[in-house]
Amino acid sequence: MRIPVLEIFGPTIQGEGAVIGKKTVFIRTAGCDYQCSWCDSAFTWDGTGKDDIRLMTAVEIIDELKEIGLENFQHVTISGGNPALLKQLGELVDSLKNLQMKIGLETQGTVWQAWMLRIDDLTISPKPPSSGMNTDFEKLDGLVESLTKRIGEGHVSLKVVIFDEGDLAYAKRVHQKYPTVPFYLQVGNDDLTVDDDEQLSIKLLKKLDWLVSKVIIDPEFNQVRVLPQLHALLWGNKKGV
Ligand SMILES: C[S@@+](CC[C@H](N)C(=O)[O-])C[C@H]1O[C@@H](n2cnc3c(N)ncnc32)[C@H](O)[C@@H]1O
Ligand SMILES: Nc1nc2[nH]cc(C(=O)O)c2c(=O)[nH]1
Ligand code: SF4
Ligand SMILES: [Mg+2]
Repeated sequence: MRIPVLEIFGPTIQGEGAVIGKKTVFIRTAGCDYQCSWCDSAFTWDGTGKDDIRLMTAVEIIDELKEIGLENFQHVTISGGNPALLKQLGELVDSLKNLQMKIGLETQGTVWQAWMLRIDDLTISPKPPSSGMNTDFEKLDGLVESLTKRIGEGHVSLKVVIFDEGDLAYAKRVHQKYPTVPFYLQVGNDDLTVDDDEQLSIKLLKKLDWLVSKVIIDPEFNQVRVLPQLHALLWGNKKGV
């Protein structure tokens, strides 16, 4: 089965979550089972990117990584869309492992795949109320349960994007439900079209300041980490970075 690929880009740095700052190459798949109101990658599912989708084999993807130069990176991040929709990613994961690559995955936690057990840095990002999506906690429970051993080994984290107080209350609930999973709060970017990078950075830093101020007064958040999207601070809304 081929893999619907929208972007292969990098090396860049992972701008989010548990391995923020890590040099990595991104593979972005097409298709999502959600439609978040503030999705910064809506072209993966809203039809605007459909002409750019390439149906690739794992071998073709690896060939493209070879063109980038395998000596230039040791980490690959698979994102989307929701890559967890694609059972056939197992073959790509195995090929990357054979090349000694570490592998990251970005998913919202709605779908389980057995190949997730072979991911080194797995980010589960359940969606807060501001997204307009509803979390199926039964599915999320199942996914976290299936990954229990990986959590103990430090390969799994939770990351919730925050826009408002309602999102914070949701994040608290998720954190309390899965207290052993490393937990990240991420600043939400609601200015997805602005092309003035400096203006965006200032705005996002103010939101980071607000989020930090909420976390430091709340004992329920003693164990969380608060982060911005580093790539948004550096490069704004630019695609493919
Ligand atoms: C584009 S999504 C793709 C992976 C998967 N569908 C998911 O949502 O986890 C990658 C990450 O970007 C986050 N994200 C999407 N739009 C965002 C925004 N406007 N501001 C901050 N983070 C955002 C998501 O929550 C997710 O953690
Ligand atoms: N630099 C960079 N870091 C990221 N972390 C998660 C991303 C994503 O869109 O999944 C992303 C992205 O698009 N770029
Ligand atoms: S789950 Fe991820 S890719 Fe899908 S709409 Fe939400 S943020 Fe976008
Ligand atoms: Mg992104």
